[in-house]
Amino acid sequence: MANGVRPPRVMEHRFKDRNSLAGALAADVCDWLGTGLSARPRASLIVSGGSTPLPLFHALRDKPLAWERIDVTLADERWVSPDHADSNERLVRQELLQAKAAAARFIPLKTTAATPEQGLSECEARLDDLPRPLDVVILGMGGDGHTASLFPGSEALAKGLDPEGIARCVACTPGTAPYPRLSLSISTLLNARRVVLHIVGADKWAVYRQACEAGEPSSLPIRAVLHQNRVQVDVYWSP
Ligand SMILES: O=C(O)[C@H](O)[C@@H](O)[C@H](O)[C@H](O)COP(=O)(O)O
Repeated sequence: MANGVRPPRVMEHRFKDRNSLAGALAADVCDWLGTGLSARPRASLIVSGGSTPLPLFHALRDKPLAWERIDVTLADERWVSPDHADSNERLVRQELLQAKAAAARFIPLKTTAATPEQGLSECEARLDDLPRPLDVVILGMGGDGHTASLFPGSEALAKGLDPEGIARCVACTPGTAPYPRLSLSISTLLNARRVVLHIVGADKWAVYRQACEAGEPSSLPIRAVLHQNRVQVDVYWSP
């Protein structure tokens, strides 16, 4: 696949800078959640950790939505206490679930289990409460092509990338990570009405364009999101 051709279900949205992107994406997410709430009692929003989502969280948390009818959870979690500096739960509680969005119901992934493997069943039970398809899933991507915590070379990668897999979550321990992680599986993440890939910077654009080429998802796990026919993927990017 050359000359910038995209996989058939991918739409690209490019912005001049990260704040313009965040403003536009927050407005779109607000519309999508509002549409969901006009048709169903509750709506679901799945967000990712890392640094990229911060401007989006800040733009989203003041949106005039019926947040008390919105369930928020994570695409993945670092297996650390919720007050740890690297906790995604801590990030979401501090940066997104404030102002109007403070009324949302948050479903944490971290349990009291010592390891993500031991916490899998409780975590899956928590996610069972979320009606499917999910309404809005917002994914990030690392420079190695990982998304959520589906890292190249991680033990549970094949299970996590199985598009027909029954596992809703997988325990991942990427070789380089200082702590284990738990990730929603691709089959869970793609069972959604809207899937967004939110990336910023030239380096990530280059990795995304490489992943648009045919190849093994095991080497660039984001390929499992881009090369599928289940749901449209909206890529939001700025320099
Ligand atoms: O828990 C996490 O770290 C995220 O879910 C992860 O998948 C993230 O989206 C990428 O690593 C990009 O992170 P940055 O936005 O910090 O580049």
